[in-house]
This record gives sequence, C-alpha cells and structure tokens, in this order.
Amino acid sequence: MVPPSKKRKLQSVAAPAAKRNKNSAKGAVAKSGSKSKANPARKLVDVASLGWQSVGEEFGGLEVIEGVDVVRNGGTVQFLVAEKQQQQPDSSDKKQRQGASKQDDRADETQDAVDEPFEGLGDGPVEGEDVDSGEAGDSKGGVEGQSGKTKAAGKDRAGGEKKDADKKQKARNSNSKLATADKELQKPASRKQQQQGNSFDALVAVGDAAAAEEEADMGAWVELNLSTRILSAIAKLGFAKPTLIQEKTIPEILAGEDVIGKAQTGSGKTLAFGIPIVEKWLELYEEKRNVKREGPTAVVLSPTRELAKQLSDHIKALCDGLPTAPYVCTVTGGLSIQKQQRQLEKADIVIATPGRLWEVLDGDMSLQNSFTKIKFLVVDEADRLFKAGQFKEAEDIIGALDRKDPEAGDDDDDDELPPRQTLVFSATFDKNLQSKLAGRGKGPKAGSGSSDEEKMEYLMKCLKFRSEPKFIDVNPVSQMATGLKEGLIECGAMEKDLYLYTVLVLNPGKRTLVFTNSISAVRRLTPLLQNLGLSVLPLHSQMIQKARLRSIERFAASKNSILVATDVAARGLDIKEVDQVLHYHVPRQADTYIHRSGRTARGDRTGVSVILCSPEEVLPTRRLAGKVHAERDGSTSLKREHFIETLSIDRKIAQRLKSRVDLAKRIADAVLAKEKGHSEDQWLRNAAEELGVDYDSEEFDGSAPGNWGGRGGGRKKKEKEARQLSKAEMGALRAQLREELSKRVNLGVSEKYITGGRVDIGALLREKEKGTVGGLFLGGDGLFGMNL
Ligand SMILES: Nc1ncnc2c1ncn2[C@@H]1O[C@H](COP(=O)(O)OP(=O)(O)OP(=O)(O)O)[C@@H](O)[C@H]1O
Repeated sequence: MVPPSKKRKLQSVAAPAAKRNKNSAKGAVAKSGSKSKANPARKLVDVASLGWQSVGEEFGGLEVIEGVDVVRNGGTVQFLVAEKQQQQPDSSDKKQRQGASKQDDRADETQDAVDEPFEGLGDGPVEGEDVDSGEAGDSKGGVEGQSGKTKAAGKDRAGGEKKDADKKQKARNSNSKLATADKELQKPASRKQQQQGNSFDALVAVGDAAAAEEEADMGAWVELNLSTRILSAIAKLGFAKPTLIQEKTIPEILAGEDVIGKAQTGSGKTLAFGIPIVEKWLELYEEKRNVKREGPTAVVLSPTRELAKQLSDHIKALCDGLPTAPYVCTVTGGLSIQKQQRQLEKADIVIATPGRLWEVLDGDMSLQNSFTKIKFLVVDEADRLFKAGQFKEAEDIIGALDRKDPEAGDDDDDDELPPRQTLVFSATFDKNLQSKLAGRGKGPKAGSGSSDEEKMEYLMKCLKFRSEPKFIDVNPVSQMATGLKEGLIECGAMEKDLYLYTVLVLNPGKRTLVFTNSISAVRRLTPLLQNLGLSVLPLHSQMIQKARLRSIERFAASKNSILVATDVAARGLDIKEVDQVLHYHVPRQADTYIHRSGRTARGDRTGVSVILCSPEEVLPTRRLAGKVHAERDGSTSLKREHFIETLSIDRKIAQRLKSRVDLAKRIADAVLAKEKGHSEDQWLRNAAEELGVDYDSEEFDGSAPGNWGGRGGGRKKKEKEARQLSKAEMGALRAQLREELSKRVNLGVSEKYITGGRVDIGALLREKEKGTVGGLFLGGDGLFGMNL
C-alpha cells in the first residue's frame, strides 16, 4: 500500500514517540530523514484513516505504518502524509461513500413506500417479513477482488487460536499503557459522521460521546484481548468498560468457542457478539490485506425488523470508529430481491430476519455457497425467533449454511462440524436448556404438534455447535433488570381505558411504552389518547415499515411521548430513557413480561413496569410474576406480592376523569367505525360489481331492525351506530370534549394543578415543598411513589 521508498516505520502505539519529542519546538516526532525533502505536498489526516499493518502474530499483534509523520501541534498530536500516498480512504472519502450509498437507500425507501406489500394478519413476529430499508453499511476498501490465501486464512483456527490469544493477551497486557497512549494519539482525529440512518437515540447519544472518549480509561477492555483498532473504535463509542455479559463472552468467542449468552435486558448483548465479529473481520481482511474475501463473515438472525435495524445501527456505530469497516447489510425486506442479492454479494456482516433472508437465498446457489463459509452464525433473541412463525425459515437457512459446496470436492467427512462459531443470545432461556443440549442428537421432532420448548430444543440441536457450547448466564438469580420496579393496578375489566389515562395523567412528562395484546387495541387506544391531548404513537406489525420506524424515531425523540404497541416492540428495542412500561393487557407469557418490562431500566437506569389487571387477572398475573422471580433467591419463602407491588389509585380521581375518557372513546370509535365501514362498503361494492348484482348496503349488511342476533351482534350494532354519527354530531362531541379538557380536575390535591388533561407538576412540586399541598399525590416522589 505504501511505496517501498517510504521505509520509515512507526508503531501504531506511537504515543511514546510523541512524548520523546514533546520539547521539540515544531514538534516533528518521526522525521522522514533525508527523504523528507523529496516528499510531495503533505497533508494532515485523520488517524482513523491511516493504514496500520500487522507485522505478525509473533510480535504480539504489533502494527506498523509507513510514510507518516507524527507532529505535535501545541497540545495536539497530528499526522502528516504525502498527499498522493494516502491510499487508505480518508474520513471525508468515507463519508462521501456513505452519503452515496445512503442516497441509494433513500431512493429505495421512496420506492419501498410504493411497493410496500400487504403484510398479512397477526402480530406474530415476522414470518415472511418483507419490508425494510435494507440499508447497507459502509463498504470496506481494498478487499474485494483481491487474490490470495483465502482458504488458509479462512480455515478454522480454533485450535491454534487459544495459544495465539494467550500470547496476544500477554503482549497486550504488557502494552496496556501503550494502548492507552494509542487512544491518546487518536484524540485529534476528527470524528466520523455518526451513524447514518440511525433511528435510535441511544446510538445517537453514543455518537455524542466524544468527550467521554477523551477521558476513557480502556484498561478493562484491554483485558479482553482486543486489538488496538477495535479498542479505539470502542473508545469512540464512549464505553469505558465492558458490561458483565461482554466481559464474560468476548474472550470465549475470541478463543473460538460456541457461546449461549444469557443476560438481562439492556445489558449490552449486541456488542457482546458484535465486537468479536468485527475483530474477526479485521483479523481476516484488514491485517492480511491480500486475502481474498470469501463471502460474509457473519450472519445474525433477528426476530423482528426493528431489532434487525437496531442491531445493524449498533454494529455500524462500532465500525464508524475504524479506518476501514466491514460492509453491514440489513436484510428484512423493502428492497427488490435482486437488489438484496447484489448487496449480499458484497456483505461482510448480514443482519436479517429469517423470512426475508430465506426468500433471497432460496434458489440462489452461488449466494448460498458463499454463506457456507461464514465464521459466525448469531441467533439473537433466540427463544422468540425459534418459537413463532420463523421456525421453518430459520431451519432452512441453517440447512443452507450446512450444505456442501459442490466445488469443494466430496472428500469431506459428512460428520464434519461446520467451520463457523455459533452464538446464541437472549435475556430469557428455558432454564433446562443447558442440560437438554447435553443430550444433543436425539431431540424431539419439530413436527407441527410440538411445543414451543420442543421446537426451541430441536432448533438448538440444528444449530450444530462445534462442541459443547459455553453457557454463560451472567445473572442466574434474576431475569429482570436491576433498576426495575414492578407494580400492579387493579381495575375493572371495562375500566382499563380510564385507568390507563389516569396513570398517564398522574405521571406526566414520562416516556411511556404501553403494551397491548392485539393490533386492534393499538388502533383503538392511539386515537383515544390522542383525543385526550396526549402525544401518542402507534406501533404494530400491520403498519408499513416506514411508519413503524417513524413511530420509533418520534418516540425516541420526545421525552413526553407515549408509544402504544403490540409485542412487536417487546424484544430488543433499545430506546433511550423509557421511564415506564404499562401493560394495558396482561402479557400472556412470562418471557413476554420480562422482555416488555426490559424496555425500561436499561443499563444503569431505573424504570417502572406496571400491569393493569382486572380482578380475575390478578391471581394469574401474580403467578406469572412468581414464575419470573422464582429463582431470585432460590427459595419460595418470599411472598409473591414482594415482587409486584400493588399500587393504589384513588378511584375518586379516576371517576373525575371518566367523562372526558368516555367522550374521547366515542369519538375514536366513531372515526374507526367510519373508516372500517368505508373499506367494508368498498369491498362489498366491488364484489357486487364483479357478480353483476346491484349493491344495497342495507341488504348486504343485514342491518334491518332486529337483525343483530348472533355472536358479535352487540359490537356490530355499536359500530353501526358509531358509523352513523353525522358530521354535526361528531362536531358536537368534539366541542364537548374540548370543554371537558379545559376544566380543572381535582386530583385529590388541588384543582388548580390540572388543566387540559395535564398536571402542572412543577407548580405541584413547588407547593409540595412548601408543605401547602395535602392529600394524595401519585408520581411526586418517583413514579407511582415507588421511590426510584
Ligand atoms: N460496555 C458498555 N457500556 C455502556 N453502555 C453500553 C455498553 N455496551 C452496550 N451499551 C449500551 O447499552 C444499551 C443496551 O445494549 P443492547 O441493546 O445491546 O442490550 P441487550 O442486552 O441486547 O438488551 P435486550 O435484551 O433488551 O435486547 C445500548 O444503548 C448500548 O449502546
């Protein structure tokens, strides 16, 4: 990469060199000697764009670079290279490339909106998932099309790896100061554009962590046997130390082990597998530059589109800190199959929902062959992925990964284990999984009658671990996040709308995620709460993908917002600072409860999860909570109530809000019924036209008086009544609601603190401090008075 005439060498850990020259007036650190005169024009470059080269494992991962002058300018270290010699793309080039690729993606997205297919019924995960931006990450330079020792480099190195790893570890430990110095050298590096298209606040915050980067002591990361490059990329993310799951799993993965990782929600599982994958890619293609690329390095399977996009964003954010980065490709739909095939041909890290990935792979043998050489298969949220509709596709994909390349010859042993490592992550696993896996090979059939657990067990066997996988459970005692408080509010089955609103009104200014068990509930609650003046967004699987992402973006952007969602949002979504999770419907399963609640109290934060329960739901809910917390202290002595606090809401307060909720509900129902009626009417008209008969709505919908018998008759009647509300009647209802909302409501504290549906919490707190507020005030000392 650098002309042989430039033979000066500078170690990547060049900080000591900088120190040596700290008294130098102009500050040239690594002089170019006599050849400097012959140098062409030199320019300042970003340290991240320098092309460090490994001098081999035997030197403990030492890296060198040629043709670079390091100069100290005041307190800053800078890098100078000859203009025409800077072969690595600089950051602006990289940005341009990203920009161009982003433009393509945007064009695709525009097209997506037009091509968006109907997504089918049900809110099951993503069988046949087919819509997403499918955006690709940054492309690496200088890898594609290079010839070389692909096979040798790509060979499974599990055996030798551990020794190498130990050697590297020693070398790195002894060089830890140098590694820190390396980071110091990177301070002046201009930050690359933060992740484009990243819709998650958390990652934006990560991008804003430049200050933290300056201060970070990377000692704890250095212990994990990571290269200087990845260390500097992590430093740029601002993560001072690994989380527990990262600390435990990264060394195992780097040592070539298969890993099943279990850790609470929000504990950093993405980077637990993301870091070793990127490290492997760097090792394969970055350190050995003339190695030919052999298809993707890793395939990551995700159960939902949103999670797939988030995983991509997270890994791309890590890659942003690298001079050259793997091409991260998201495959969840929205693009043409042909385009996805093209993207996959150059993809290094593929992050996909199984439905769409299989759609692209199915029948494309050349693509499938390239996938047989992957180094990592990651199954994120494995229990969910294997449970629901994507079982078949996941199985097909794994089958394709195990297929033999016909060109590879047939002398391969049929029982040979795959060259890839398998990494499986979730916050929830069947606690007997480990022992079940020990009996690998004669598992239950994956027939249609088998239970979720059996399917999971079967697929875990299909994964073909190379050896007994390392089962790493960083917190076997509790599956719930440490900073989470759990509560339960008992209310009548028909009063949930009212109590939901009451809770929201009593806890204003909180970013709130409301979970329901059905799409229709999301469709109903969203306008209902919007009518009440709240800032509400919907999320469910029948929304077009762009609208789904937009809802998440807006929710993440506004502290005051409320997202009403189905369980499509329960898994993996990492939205910063969700204060409270409200379960409008009781979750059907314990793991759903864990994952829903895990959208708050992520990382070091605190949060609240509250279930609205009808009287008959209380017992099963307590049972469910008991199940979730059963292993907390290994004893059953703790009362179930201990885990989920019963929260009392003054019923008088709820009653004072009832009239406005009823009005908002009537308006929302009328609008929905009109929309539904319109589409049903249209459908019947078309059908009548096709049949060549006259359309008479009365006759078709059987709406003649007395025709409301049978199941659903009452609902239909209500719908019809709502549909028939005239414009004037709707206007009157709206006016009534406006008036209601402008009234002050006594919350048991003082009427003057609530207007327009919102509590003036500032005024309340001020009064409370002065001791002039009496009575009940929920939400004053932490959420629901839970003293977080
Ligand atoms: N070492 C670290 N230090 C601080 N924050 C981190 C670290 N690693 C990851 N994070 C941040 O923690 C948050 C949660 O990470 P992530 O989404 O990977 O959690 P998770 O364990 O996969 O959660 P879930 O089970 O809900 O999917 C993210 O915002 C991420 O940027």
